[in-house]
Amino acid sequence: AGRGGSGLRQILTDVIEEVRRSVHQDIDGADILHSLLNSPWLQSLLKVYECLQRHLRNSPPPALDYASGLIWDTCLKFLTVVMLVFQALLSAHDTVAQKDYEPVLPPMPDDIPDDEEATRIVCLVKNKQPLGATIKRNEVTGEIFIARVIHGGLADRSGLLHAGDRIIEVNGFSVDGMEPEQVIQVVARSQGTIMFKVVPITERPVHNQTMLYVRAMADYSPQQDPAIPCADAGMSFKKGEILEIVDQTDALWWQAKKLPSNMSCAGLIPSTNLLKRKQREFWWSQPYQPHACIQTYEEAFESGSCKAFISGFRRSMRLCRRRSHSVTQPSCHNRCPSSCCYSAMSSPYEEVVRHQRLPQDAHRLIALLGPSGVGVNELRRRLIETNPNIFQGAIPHTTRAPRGYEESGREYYFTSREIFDNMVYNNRFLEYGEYKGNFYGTSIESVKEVLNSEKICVIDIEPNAIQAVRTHELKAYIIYVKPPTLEHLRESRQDSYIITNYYVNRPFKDEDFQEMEETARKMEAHYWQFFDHVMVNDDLEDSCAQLLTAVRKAQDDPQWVPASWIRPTAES
Ligand SMILES: Nc1ncnc2c1ncn2[C@@H]1O[C@H](COP(=O)(O)OP(=O)(O)OP(=O)(O)O)[C@@H](O)[C@H]1O
Repeated sequence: AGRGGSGLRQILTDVIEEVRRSVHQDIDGADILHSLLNSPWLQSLLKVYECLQRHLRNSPPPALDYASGLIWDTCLKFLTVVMLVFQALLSAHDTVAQKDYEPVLPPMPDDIPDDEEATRIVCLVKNKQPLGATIKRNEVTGEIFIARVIHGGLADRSGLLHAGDRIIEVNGFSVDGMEPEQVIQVVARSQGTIMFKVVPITERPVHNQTMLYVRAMADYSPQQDPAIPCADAGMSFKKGEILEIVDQTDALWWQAKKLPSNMSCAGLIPSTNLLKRKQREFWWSQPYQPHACIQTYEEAFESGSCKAFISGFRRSMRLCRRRSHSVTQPSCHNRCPSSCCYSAMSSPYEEVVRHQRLPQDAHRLIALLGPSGVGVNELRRRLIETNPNIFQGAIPHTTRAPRGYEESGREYYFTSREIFDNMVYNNRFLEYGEYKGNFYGTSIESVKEVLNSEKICVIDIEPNAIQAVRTHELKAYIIYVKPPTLEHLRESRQDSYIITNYYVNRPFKDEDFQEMEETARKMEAHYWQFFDHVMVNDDLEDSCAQLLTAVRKAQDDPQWVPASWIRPTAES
């Protein structure tokens, strides 16, 4: 030890070396001794010893001169705290053990019947909001129940009232013998807080709601529906609006929110089956009317010439389309009240999904639609002319003989009548028609040809081709071109000419504008739900810019599309 820590460690190292050699010579017990001397704890002890040796030499001053007293003080304080906590714990135990509760409750009455139901008092702060629940009466027992709780409404947010709870009292008044309307009046009259005494439903059904988005294909107004359980809880909607169905528990009345929405509370809407039933009833209740859609296209047209060379703009083709036939839509019926035949026959809701086109996917077909003369072709031509490498029309088929300068596959695909008929028979045309004894048509293949060449196909269609272009393979984005007001039409079309059946175009007349407005009104009434975008063609330059933006958005932005396009089914 006199040689200091480092001397000692040197000795230990020498000894270990010596013992290691003994291990190699297989001397009995040497390996045990070697591992003992080599052990980490012995090394650590030596290090401690070295430190102590150094401090002995440097003799550092103590940190405190009263360390033992300090620890005593600290211990006392710590013990006091522990004792207090422990005392409180024991006191709580004694209170429970001696059943020494406060306040003392009155004794339980002896005469409680065994089948007494558990009731719940629910107190809601109303603050002028509706309750967010509908009420019904059991026709046999006369008892009043919560029929449904509206998603996001007051009752739903409280989490205290549920469909199936039996109401006994409202604000201290028994509801015994009351009609649901009377109960609703009591609820409606309460301004600040409202108190319910209810017998809660014993087993609440578990519903795994799946999120469902639909496009409304019909208009609905709860205020005009006498069958709705509570008109104030209903939600109106218009054709084309996107609805999020949040609850389909009830077979007749669903709960939904309109999108885009910041509505916290859902509203009642008729289920698919119920709305279909209503539409059918309405349809049959209407007096006979000749078919409005057909009337629109049977009207006479006048003359004009066509300067365009780009495919799909030829005058004969355009004129024949005014008498076009649809091949994919079921033929129209003889009765067509103002709610178009489509909505009377088909589902009132179309399931939709939010879809983003991927860069490698084919472009969506752009289909322009509008009343004759509104400027659909002018806009289409101008769009294609902005960049023919990106935008292209579809080449129509015709049975007419080619003229000297015409080439098949440029102005038209020239085909025989037999082939044309065959294509009609096989539903290969989006639309077709006859003009001066010749047939003209736009085939699905000619549209696909453009789409497959990675271009954006831009066509104009008549309303009866809507169903044919709304398919999984074409994914049409339908742009409705709406005329501006009569006054704006007169102003903007001062120097424009209308295309007519005659070879001379003529300036627009006031009757043309009125006819355009009338046709627009009918188109909107029947087909609004199919329009992905609506634009008013007032100033031509503005409209061209609007169209370009809409077409870009159609290709690049997420859109609501029919779910069947993304999850193709047999019918798509
Ligand atoms: N915004 C506008 N302002 C002024 N003139 C316009 C405007 N839009 C279109 N026009 C003109 O109106 C006339 C009719 O337009 P266009 O031929 O495009 O009608 P359309 O909707 O295709 O109808 P149709 O299919 O019956 O021919 C054309 O002379 C066109 O130049």
